[in-house]
Amino acid sequence: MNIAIVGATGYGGVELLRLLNQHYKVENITLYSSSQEGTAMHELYPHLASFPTYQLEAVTPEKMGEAHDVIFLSTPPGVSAELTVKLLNKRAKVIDLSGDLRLENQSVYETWYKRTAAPDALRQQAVYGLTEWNALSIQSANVVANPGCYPTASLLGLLPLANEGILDGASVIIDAKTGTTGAGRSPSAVTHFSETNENLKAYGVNTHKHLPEMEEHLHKLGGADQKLTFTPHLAPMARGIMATMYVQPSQELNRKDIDELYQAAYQNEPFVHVHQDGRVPSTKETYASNMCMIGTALDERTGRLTVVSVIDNLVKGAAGQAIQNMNVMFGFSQNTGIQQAPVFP
Ligand SMILES: NC(=O)C1=CN([C@@H]2O[C@H](COP(=O)(O)OP(=O)(O)OC[C@H]3O[C@@H](n4cnc5c(N)ncnc54)[C@H](OP(=O)(O)O)[C@@H]3O)[C@@H](O)[C@H]2O)C=CC1
Ligand SMILES: CC(=O)N[C@@H](CCC(=O)OP(=O)(O)O)C(=O)O
Repeated sequence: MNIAIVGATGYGGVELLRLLNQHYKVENITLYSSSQEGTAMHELYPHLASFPTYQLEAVTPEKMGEAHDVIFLSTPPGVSAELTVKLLNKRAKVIDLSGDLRLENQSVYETWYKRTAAPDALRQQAVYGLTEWNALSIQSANVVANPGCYPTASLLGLLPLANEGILDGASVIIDAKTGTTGAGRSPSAVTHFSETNENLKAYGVNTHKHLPEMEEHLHKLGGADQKLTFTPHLAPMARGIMATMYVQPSQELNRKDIDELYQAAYQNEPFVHVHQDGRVPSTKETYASNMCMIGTALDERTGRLTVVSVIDNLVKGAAGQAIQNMNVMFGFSQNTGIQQAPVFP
């Protein structure tokens, strides 16, 4: 396969390169940059010095797409929509890692992203790439909207409950933490070492752009009509997301039913593991891998269920899930090229 990565100089792009470089179906990878044309990747990322030399090429949508099978857009919101419009109707399938194509409704997008939405027809054509819950539609998609990192962890944790009607009338709070790579490679005061190290910071409380994405796809994929409370936090670590979800159901739950429904949802999924022994996972259980690990705890005193879901934001939350979607779109087994064990410790 011939692959293009646009935005290759960013964290999502370099993670795509790491994984695609050892995907046995991939023959050729071309890297595109809007600011570093002619530069070799290892000049920007010295850890790649002993890998094949990848030279960055200029982003020229008019010349791209016919020689490629897949174009990954690892570009900021706004840029992705503009590029996708130009790449439509070419031979290549597009997998977009940004949030541009994840929301169906124009005004919802514009309210939360504070920018003009992609054309309606494009947003409606894009298939939401939460692989475990949407594989049938992904199979025949030409454009995939890869999910956000927080929505990936949260939806994988909540959808088994939604699907059984357990979220109907329930109250759901998502309390999530992320590593600093979630903010990309551009230097910023938010992720400055001095301000992140030894610090834990809540941000985007009730205003984060992933809130409408989670509500929309909890509804579309799980049938739940839920208004969520969501508080993300920046944690002093490079990779990882932990979504801790508090569910106060309107009905009484029992431990055995909860175990059975999570087991039924994920027993055939290569990238979701549910702890069955009451343990809840930590982010290191998924570090540098495409795994999502889930654990649940039922509090018999309050009737509340706590669901803890962890992923690596750059892998299952971005590049890894994008490749999992490519595998589904091309009829490869889901784990082709992305089955590495997590790095531990
Ligand atoms: N980091 C994460 O954990 C996750 C990120 N995402 C999404 O993935 C996308 C990439 O994120 P990430 O890699 O972290 O961000 P980075 O900021 O690290 O990289 C984004 C890249 O986009 C490229 N870019 C910027 N402007 C343009 C332009 N006008 N035309 C073409 N390319 C441009 C830049 O490369 P160059 O200057 O070389 O063109 C830059 O390196 C974003 O949409 C992000 O929201 C999604 C899930 C998780
Ligand atoms: C730490 C940090 O800033 N994290 C980012 C993660 C979002 C992301 O990267 O996902 P999208 O593709 O939806 O933009 C944030 O909270 O916006």
